[in-house]
This record gives sequence, structure tokens and C-alpha cells, in this order.
Amino acid sequence: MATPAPALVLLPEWGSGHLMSMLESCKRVLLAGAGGGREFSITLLVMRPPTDEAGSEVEAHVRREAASGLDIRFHRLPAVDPPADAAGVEEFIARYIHLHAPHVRDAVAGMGRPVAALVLDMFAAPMVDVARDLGVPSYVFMSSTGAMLALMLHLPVLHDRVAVEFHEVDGEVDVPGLPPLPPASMPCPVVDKKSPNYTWFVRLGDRFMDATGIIANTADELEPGPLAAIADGRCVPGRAAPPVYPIGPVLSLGGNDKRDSSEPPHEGIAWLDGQPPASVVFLCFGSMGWFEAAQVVEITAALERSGHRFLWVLRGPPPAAESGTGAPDGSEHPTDANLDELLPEGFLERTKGRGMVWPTWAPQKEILAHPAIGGFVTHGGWNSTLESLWHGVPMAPWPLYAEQHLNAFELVRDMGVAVPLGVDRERDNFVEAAELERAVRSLMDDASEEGKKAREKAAEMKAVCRSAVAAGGGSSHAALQRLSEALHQGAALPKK
Ligand SMILES: COc1cc(-c2[o+]c3cc(O)cc([O-])c3cc2O[C@@H]2O[C@H](CO)[C@H](O)[C@H](O)[C@H]2O)cc(OC)c1O
Ligand SMILES: O=c1ccn([C@@H]2O[C@H](COP(=O)(O)OP(=O)(O)O)[C@@H](O)[C@H]2O)c(=O)[nH]1
Repeated sequence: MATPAPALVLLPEWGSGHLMSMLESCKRVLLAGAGGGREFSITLLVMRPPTDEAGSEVEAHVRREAASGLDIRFHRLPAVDPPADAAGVEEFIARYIHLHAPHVRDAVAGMGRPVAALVLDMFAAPMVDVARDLGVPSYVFMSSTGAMLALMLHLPVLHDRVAVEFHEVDGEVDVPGLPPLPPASMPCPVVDKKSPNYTWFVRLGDRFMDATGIIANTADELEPGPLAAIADGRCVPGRAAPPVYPIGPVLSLGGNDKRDSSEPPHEGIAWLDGQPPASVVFLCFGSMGWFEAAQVVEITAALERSGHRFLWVLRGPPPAAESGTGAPDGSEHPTDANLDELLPEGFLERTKGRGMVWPTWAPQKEILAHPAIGGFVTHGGWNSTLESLWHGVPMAPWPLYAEQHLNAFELVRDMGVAVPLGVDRERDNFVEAAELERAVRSLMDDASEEGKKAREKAAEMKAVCRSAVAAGGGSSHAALQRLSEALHQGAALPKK
């Protein structure tokens, strides 16, 4: 009897950005291996998400993927009780995932076939121990930037070197491979060293070092500085980091934005069809972004005064925002906006014809692909960023949560694909109307030198993204081949 194809056993965090980006990346491994005589199968370990809303989203992904025709199996892990005393979101996610360790162990041990990799979400990195005990390779999947990866690997070093809070540092923070980093650009989980979130991030970064490899949704040419710093051993002096396989950009599907060609276009797309090329600024803030009424007023003033055409995805507060009882994993999603309540009187009439406000989930990937889009005001989530770069759209990043302040810094200062937007981090990332108006003009005005540079760089990155994944010479394609070979070589039957 033929030996079954070695399994990639996936343990994603339940958030769509994490789960779909890991799954799409591993599907590429599956397809690349099949072309090179290296067959793999995928088994996705499904944790019961801590909220019903996340549970429904995961189930929708499972249903769709089960019907994809690829060799993807789903293994539901027994439910565990969420930690009741977690003080922060990242702590909650990491601890909740870690409580599944015995079940992950049992699932991998019982695979009944060689295991090529236990592929771990960044929050699941401590489970490299489970893989080691079973004698199978472990790979961390980094759904964020190479810069965030360099920072996380370097964090245990920074922890020993910098005794004070980062905002108390005199000057900038040195992260290998990045320009000197202003403390205000540090990611949310590390801004308060007394918080268990920080302690967890130091621990996660440390455990990344014990993985067999790291799969990253980025490309060598997109982030040469951080990726070279990791490969050269500059993040953890004296210790070689695991090999990093930058196989991106992998744009994950996942939202309900895949339209059948027989369906009529989305209203936003139909509206864009009537606009001149590169004339519309698109504003959209990820799966969790929303604004208080006072901020909405500033945005309306900026858009009115800028004179530019716009397509704005405006969401309302999540249901728990009023009561202050958010989801423990931080994944509370915004509601559909009540435009009559949120927008100042007369705004829609005054901007009629040149602007559209969309109050619910929008088909972002399709919008960014539209020739009428000339710029993107984005929260700077990494998936949104990759989608923007894939279509060569320059950005103005407005970071709101997670690692987005670091992403904004990298997009403006390192990659040069974005114009800066002054965000007041002390005031819940508030942006004044005048500042947003300035940034929108800079992004969209033909005469703006700053915007011209960002537009040129974004166009360059569009070409870079596409050639990176191209067969026959693309750097990400080559990384995928190296990864496939390493997985094939390393596959082992789990020890019992
Ligand atoms: C990447 O670094 C961080 C990511 C997160 C984080 O956590 C999270 C938890 C959930 O339960 C659901 C989510 O959707 C979710 C999303 C999320 O961050 C987003 O991840 C994307 C990658 O898939 C992308 O990097 C976006 O920029 C993120 O916004 C949280 C965190 O600390 C708070 C991180 O440092
Ligand atoms: O109205 C929306 C808002 C978001 N997205 C998609 O949701 C994902 C957001 O991921 P990202 O990493 O940018 O940010 P997160 O939401 O995880 O913070 C991207 O694929 C977007 O295209 C979308 O399609 N429509």
C-alpha cells in the first residue's frame, strides 16, 4: 500500500485574517509540491473560537474549503474553557490557544501518516514543544510583516537592553533591518511593559527561535531590510534564526467578496465604473475599525474640503462598545453604520456625485483593483496593505490597533509607498480634519511631490509583488520551492 502524502497540520488563530492567510499559503505549498512530485495533504486543526460570531465565521470558511476539491481535512479539537482572568487581548489569545496543547498533541500523534509540519499561528508559537516531543518539524506562520517578525525575534534582546518603557527611551528604538523606530510606532502589545501582553510577546518572540522554519506572507523585495537582518543573525546575536520562507504576497479570500460574474456588480463598483481613472480616494479600516461621532465629523470636513472624489466604508460601534464588555479576543466587529445618525446634516447632498459612503462590509479587493481608485486611506492591516500594493495603490496609513503603527512607519519611512498622516496615539488615534485633508491632497493631487513619490513607489511595488510570485525566477516562488523541499525532507511519523 502506498504511504499517504505527508500532512501539513495547521493550527491557525480563529480570526479570518490569520486563518485564511495561513490556509491560502499552505494551499500554495500543496499546489507547488504536486507540481514537483512532492505530495502533501492539509489537516486544519479547528479550535472552538471564544465567541459565537468568530465561530460562525470559522464554520463558513470550513464549509467553503471543504467544497474546494483540494486534499484538506478538518479536525475539530475538544473545547477548552477560556481563561477567565486574562488581563489583555494578546494574553487571552495566547493562553487560550495554549490550553489546547494536549489536544494538539493527540491530534498530531494520531495522524496515521508522516507529518511534514505542524504549522503554528504566531500566537501558538510555544507549541513548538509539542512538535519537538513528537519528533515532527514545526513552522511558525507569520501573517504580519517581516518588520514585525524582526521586532518579535529581537524583543527578548530589547527586553534585556532597555529597562524602561519604550516611550521613555531617549531617542529611537533600534530594530535590526529597520530605520530607527520612534517609540510611538511600536506595536500595541509592547507599549506597556507591565502588561502580560508584553510578557507574552517577549515569550512568543523567544519561541519563534525554536521553530524549524518560519513561513512569512511577505516577499524579499518588499522588505529586504528586516528579512536580511533576520537571515544574517542580527536579531538575536550569537544565535541563528530559523530559515524564513517569504512566499507572499498571498492574498487571502475569505470575506464574502467573491462575486459570480453573472451577478450584478456591487453598488460601490458600479459607482466607480462612472469615475475617471485614479480619481477616487478609498477609505476603509479593516475588519475591526470604526470611529466615534466626533471623529466622523472630522473625516467629513476633510473629505468635503479636499474636493476629491471618495468611496468611504464607514462602520458603527460594535454592540459591546457602549457597555464596555468587548470580546475577550479583541475581535469585536463593527456594526453597519446608521448614516443618518453619524453623518452631519447635508453632507451626503453636498458631496452627491463625487462621494459615496458605504455603511457595511465592502468588497475591498475588488475596489482596490478598480482603475478609478487613486489612493487608499487604510488602517494599515497587513492583508489590506498587500492588497493595495498588489494593485499599485499608494496609501495614507491611519493605524488603529494591533501592529498597525509599526506598519504605518514601514510604509512611509522604509518602503516609501505611503504619505504620512498625523495620528494622535494619545487620543485614541484621533486625526484632525485639517491633517486628513492635507494627507488626502498629498495622496491625490497631481501637483503633490510627496504623493508623486508614493505613487511611483507603489507602482514599482505592484511589479515587485507580481514578479515575486511568478514561476521561473520569482523570489517568493523560489522560497516556496525551498519550503516544499524542506517539508518533504523533514516529514516524519510522529512518535507515540
Ligand atoms: C500581527 O500582530 C498582531 C495581530 C493581532 C490580531 O489579533 C486578532 C485576534 C482575533 O481574535 C481576531 C483577529 O482578527 C485578530 C487580528 C489581529 O491582527 C491583524 O492580523 C492581520 C494578520 O492576519 C494583520 O497583521 C493586521 O494588521 C492585524 O490587525 C493582534 C496583535 O496585537 C494586538 C498583534 O500584534
Ligand atoms: O469592508 C471590508 C473590510 C475589510 N475587508 C478585508 O478584510 C481584511 C482585513 O485584513 P487586515 O489584515 O488588513 O486587517 P484586520 O482586519 O485583520 O485588522 C482584508 O483582506 C480586507 O480586504 C473587506 O474585504 N471589506
